[in-house]
Amino acid sequence: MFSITSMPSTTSVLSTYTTFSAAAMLIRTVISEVQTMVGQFIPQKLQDKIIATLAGLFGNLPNSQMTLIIDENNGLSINEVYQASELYLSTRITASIDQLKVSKSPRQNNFSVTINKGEKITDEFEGIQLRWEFCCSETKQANMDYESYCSSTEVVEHKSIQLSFHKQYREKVLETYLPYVVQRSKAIKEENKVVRLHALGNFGGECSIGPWGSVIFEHPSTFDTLAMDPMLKKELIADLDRFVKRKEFYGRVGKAWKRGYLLYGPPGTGKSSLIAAMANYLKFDIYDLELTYLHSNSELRRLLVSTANRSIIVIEDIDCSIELKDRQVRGTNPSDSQLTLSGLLNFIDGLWSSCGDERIIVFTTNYKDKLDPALVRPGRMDMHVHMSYCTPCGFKTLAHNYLKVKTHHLFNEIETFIKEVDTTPAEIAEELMKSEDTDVALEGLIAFLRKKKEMNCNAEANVEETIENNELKEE
Ligand SMILES: Nc1ncnc2c1ncn2[C@@H]1O[C@H](COP(=O)(O)OP(=O)(O)OP(=O)(O)O)[C@@H](O)[C@H]1O
Ligand SMILES: [Mg+2]
Repeated sequence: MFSITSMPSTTSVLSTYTTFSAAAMLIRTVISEVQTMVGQFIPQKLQDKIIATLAGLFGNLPNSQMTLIIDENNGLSINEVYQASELYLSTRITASIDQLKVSKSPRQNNFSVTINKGEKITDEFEGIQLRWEFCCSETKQANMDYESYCSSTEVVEHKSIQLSFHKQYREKVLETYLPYVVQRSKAIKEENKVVRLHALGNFGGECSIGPWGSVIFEHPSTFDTLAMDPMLKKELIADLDRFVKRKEFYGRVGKAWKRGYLLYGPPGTGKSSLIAAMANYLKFDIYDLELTYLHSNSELRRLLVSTANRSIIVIEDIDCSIELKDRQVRGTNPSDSQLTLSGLLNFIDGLWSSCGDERIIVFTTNYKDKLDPALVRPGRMDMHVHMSYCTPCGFKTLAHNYLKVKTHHLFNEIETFIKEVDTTPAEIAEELMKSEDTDVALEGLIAFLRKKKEMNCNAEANVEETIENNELKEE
C-alpha cells in the first residue's frame, strides 16, 4: 500500500522553482564569500544543509522530488511491500549508515541486520536516483478496560518507509523498480530459507502447524557428498531443475504441479541421504509421512492439505509401512473410513491438486519387487531411482568426503574389491570414519573388504555343499 504525497500544479512548481534556484545561487555566493573571509573550507555536505535550511525560510518551496509512503501495515494485515523493501534494503547497507538494528533468534544461523528509524539509503536503478528513509512516529492510544472501568494510555508505533525520487520517474518506479524490489526480496528470502523437517506429532514442541510438528532440518547431505552413479545424479538434478521451472507448463497441460520419485535399493545405499540432498538443493521442507500411524483416507487427506507448498512429502519403506492391499480387501467399506491403496494412489495421481503446488512425493523401498504393481506402473511415479551398492566412482566421492583425498596408492586395491564384493556406501563410510589418518582408514577398509569377501566365499561354498548333499541324499 503506498500513498503519494500531494503535488503542486506545474505553473506554481515552475515559478517557485525559479525562486528557489535564485535563492540557492544567492546562498552559494554568500557561502563562498564567507569561505574566503575566514580562509576555511566548508564541506559540501554542510553547504547543502545550510542551503536547504535557509531556502526553507523562503516559504513552502516546491520539490521536483516525490515520495511514496509505504506503511508497515495495510489496515489489519501486513503490507508486503514494506516487508519486501525492508529485506531488500538490508542488502543495500553501506558504510554511510550510522545506526543498524541487529537481531537473531536462538535457532537462526545468521544475524538479521536492519536499518534504524531516521536512517537513509540511496539506491540507483536504471539511471534513477532513489532515496529510502525509515520513519517511525509514535501516537498515544487510550485503552479502556471494561472490567475495572479504568482507562490507560499506550504508545503505538507507526513504522513506514518512504521512497523519494524525481517525479518524472513515477511510472517507472511503480511499474518496474518496486516489482524488482519485491522480486529481489523473494530471492533473498529463498537464499536465507531454513529447511524444516515436519513429522506427525509435536516433537520438542518448537513449532507445530496443525497435526505436524517441525524442527530445523540440519542434515548435511548434498548432491556433492552423495555417492551415486554420476549420470543418474546429473539426470536427477536436471529433472528437479526442470520441475521447479515449469509452473506454466503444468498449468497448460492440466496436470498438478507435482512430481513423484521412487527410490529403491538395499539398506545403506543412500535413499534417505538422497532425500536430504534434494531438500537441501531445492530448499524445500520435508514432511515425513508415517503411514503406519494413519487409519483412514480422510486422515491422509487432512494431513496432505495441511502441508505447505514447495515441500517434499516422504513415505519411507512403502513396502512395509502398511499392507494397503490387505486392508482394502478386508474392509467392508473401502472408502474414507479406512486407509486404502486406492486412497493413496488417488493422492499420488494428483487428485489432491486443489491443495497446493510444487510438491514432490518420494517413496523409498528396499524391495521394489515387493511393491503392488499399481504403485510402480509406468506413469505413476515419474522417476524410478536405483540406489546401488557402492561403485569405484562412489568410493572416490566417499574418500573425498571423509578423508579429503582424491588419489592414493591403495585406491586400486580397494576398487578391485568393491567390484567383487557388494558393499554399501554406508559400510564404506563407517570404515572411513574410524581414523583421520588416511593410510590407517584405507588399510582398515581393505581389511574389512577382504573379510567380507572371505565370508561371501565361505557362504557360497556352504550353499554349494548343501546342494551337493541334498542331491546325494536324493540319489
Ligand atoms: N550414496 C551414499 N552417499 C553418501 N553417503 C551414504 C550413501 N549411502 C549411505 N551413506 C551413508 O550411510 C548412512 C546411511 O545411509 P541412508 O540412511 O541414506 O541409507 P538408506 O538407503 O536410506 O538406508 P535404509 O534403506 O536402511 O533406510 C548415511 O548417513 C551416510 O552417511
Ligand atoms: Mg533410509
